[in-house]
Amino acid sequence: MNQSKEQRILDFVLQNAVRGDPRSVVDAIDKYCTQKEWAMNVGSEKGIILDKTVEEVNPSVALELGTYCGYSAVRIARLLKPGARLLTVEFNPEFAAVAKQTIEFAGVQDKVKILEGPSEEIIPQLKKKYEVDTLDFVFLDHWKDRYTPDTILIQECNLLRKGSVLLADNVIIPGAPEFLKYIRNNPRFQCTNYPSHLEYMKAEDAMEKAVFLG
Ligand SMILES: O=C(NCc1cccc(CNc2ccc3[nH]ncc3c2)c1)c1cc(-c2ccc(F)cc2)cc(O)c1O
Ligand SMILES: [Mg+2]
Repeated sequence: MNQSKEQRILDFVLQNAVRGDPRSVVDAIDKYCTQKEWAMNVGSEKGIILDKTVEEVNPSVALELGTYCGYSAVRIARLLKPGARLLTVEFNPEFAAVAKQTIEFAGVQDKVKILEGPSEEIIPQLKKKYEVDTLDFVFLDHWKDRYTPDTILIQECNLLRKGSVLLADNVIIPGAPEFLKYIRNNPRFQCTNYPSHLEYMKAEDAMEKAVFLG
């Protein structure tokens, strides 16, 4: 049975990165996706925006929607303080299996929990099943038409507190126009746009940060 692209990325990491070194895992994925095959990791340019936002928030509890190969989970987890944790949701079992191995190779598995399933099922379970009080940081990088319903669901589940930060990838390409309209017109959020580029390409993309005002 021939390998998936995600399996090939993982193999490249296992052969080219250093076990226990998150930076080397991130660099190996970026190298593979630049030189060999494009893949939808947030990438190095938007990754810096992600890093800066995570460092600014310094979250105790972070949620990621859309794990994929685990690239952004490793980027986020490597910056978390001792005792802080990242919950990352992945619907595709093959992606989740690759992400698990990527996260373990990077050595950040103690900070990361992969929750397999659709966000609409998992978000309502966060408080009771995953012992979450509120989310300090949310990275949205899953199906773009889920950004708005999941942001509404997160509010309905009372998972945000004054100052909680949402960061959304791909608001230009593939685009999340409905989300931008929703979040920029919602008086309970303070929004900032961060122009950038599509991972590994020249095409323009952007990330949107939204701070919950309570
Ligand atoms: O579409 C994207 N990513 C989302 C995605 C896509 C496919 C599968 C999954 C399966 N994972 C999944 C699904 C549903 C879920 N619900 N809860 C969790 C959860 C997890 C997720 C994407 C596309 C492009 C892109 C493509 C082509 C192009 F030309 C330009 C740009 C660039 C990106 O950076 C992107 O992030
Ligand atoms: Mg993305």
